[in-house]
Order: sequence, then structure tokens, then C-alpha cells
Amino acid sequence: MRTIVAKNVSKSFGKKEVLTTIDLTVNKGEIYGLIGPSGSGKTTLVKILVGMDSDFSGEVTVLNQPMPNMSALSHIGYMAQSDALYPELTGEENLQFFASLYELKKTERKERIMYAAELVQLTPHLSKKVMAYSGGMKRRLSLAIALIHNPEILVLDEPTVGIDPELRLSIWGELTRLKQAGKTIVVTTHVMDEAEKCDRLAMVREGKIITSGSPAELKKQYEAVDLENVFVKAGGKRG
Ligand SMILES: Nc1ncnc2c1ncn2[C@@H]1O[C@H](COP(=O)(O)OP(=O)(O)OP(=O)(O)O)[C@@H](O)[C@H]1O
Repeated sequence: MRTIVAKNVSKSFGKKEVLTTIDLTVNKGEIYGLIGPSGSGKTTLVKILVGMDSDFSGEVTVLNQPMPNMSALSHIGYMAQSDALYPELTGEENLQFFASLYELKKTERKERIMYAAELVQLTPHLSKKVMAYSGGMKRRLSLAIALIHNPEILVLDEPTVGIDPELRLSIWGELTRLKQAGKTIVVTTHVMDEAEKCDRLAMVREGKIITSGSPAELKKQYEAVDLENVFVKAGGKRG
């Protein structure tokens, strides 16, 4: 099933075109990666996909509904690149606040908070104020918030930046479990070893998708030893 479809999406800031005729389809139960150097347009694209930006040309549908769309929002968990947290509140209060935005029953809400906090290994830190969190802890809390309402679709903008390698692996392990449970996951990254873990990916450069496919297909097509090499051969240069 096609969960997210973008057709002919272009976007400009003033005279500068930052996305050019983007076409992509993300299916239920897959991890779809957007890979590209800083400034290539990944964040701009995911904001359009989650309905945060309606100022674009082309067409985006999520669960068959044209975006932006209010009813699609409850099915999407979005983790932005910059953390939108309440520093004066504790980690737990932040989770409670975001959980309260959704119609979760009290026991479910409690379970989801415990699950999400445990997943990102913040359980021992839940009673601390967020202003005392490190950068990595804030990223982890943002990821927990994106998961809080058990959304069908997860859109994660550089979720593992500032997170240590061990936890990074465990987060990817959980993303794999979530997709096996039928979730649809879009993730942006510029780390090539994370790109390897995606089922399919699109390589983005200067607002264009320069190539797309599964990691194995891409390496075969470009006769490349790794995805870094695919990126170079597909005309991505090195960002
Ligand atoms: N609000 C804005 N006004 C003007 N230009 C913008 C704005 N937001 C982004 N841009 C420009 O659009 C281009 C794409 O930026 P975007 O943040 O989408 O890239 P990115 O691939 O997500 O990079 P990064 O990984 O560094 O976040 C950049 O050239 C950026 O300077």
C-alpha cells in the first residue's frame, strides 16, 4: 500500500528553487531514506510531506488524502531537526503534555509514555527538567514524543544526530521492529551506514533526487562498493 506519494513537488524560497520536481512513493511497512548533504533540501521536503508547509507546487498525498490535511496529522509522528520541547518542564511532563494532545485512554497514555521513554533510554531521567538535558538527551526525548501516539507514519529528520553509537544501533533496531509491525518510516540522514539500513532510499542533491532504489539495487546499478560511491557516481559529488 502506498502511504506517502509526492508528485512533481517543487518549492522556492524567493527566487531560489530548493526542490525541483520531486517524485517519490513510500509504501506501508518500509523504511525510506532521504540521503544528501547539508542544504540539499531534505528538511524542506519532509516538512511538505508532513503538512507543515503548504507553499509548494505539485501534489502530496498521505494515506490517500491531499496534504496539508488535519485528519492525516494524527497518523503522523514527526521529529523535527530542532527540538520543540518545554525546557521548564521535566521529561515526563513533556511526554504527558504531548500525549494529552491525542485521544489516548489514561492507561494507554501511561503505557505509551513508559514505552517511549524506555526506547530512548530516558527512563532514569524523566524527573529532570529538560533544561538540564544534554543535546543528545533532547534528541532522544523528541524521538519519544514522535512515537507517543503510536502513529502509522513516522517522519524523522536526522533522528540520530548527537546520539552515541550504541543507542543509535538500538534506535535503528526499534525502527526495524516498527516497520515489521507495519509502520511507514521516512528518515533523513547524511550518514551512509544508516542509509544502508533503509529498504529504499532517494539520494538528494541541490533539491533533486539524483537516484533512488534499494541499497543493493543502487550498488549493483552503479557498480559501486558502497552507497558513498553510488552517490559520487550518480553525480552527487561530495557534500
Ligand atoms: N526559510 C527559508 N528561507 C530561505 N531559504 C531557506 C529556508 N529554509 C531553507 N532554505 C534553504 O533551502 C535549502 C535546503 O535547506 P534544507 O534545510 O531543506 O536542507 P537539508 O538537506 O535539510 O540540510 P540540513 O541537513 O543541513 O538540514 C538550503 O539552501 C537552505 O538555505
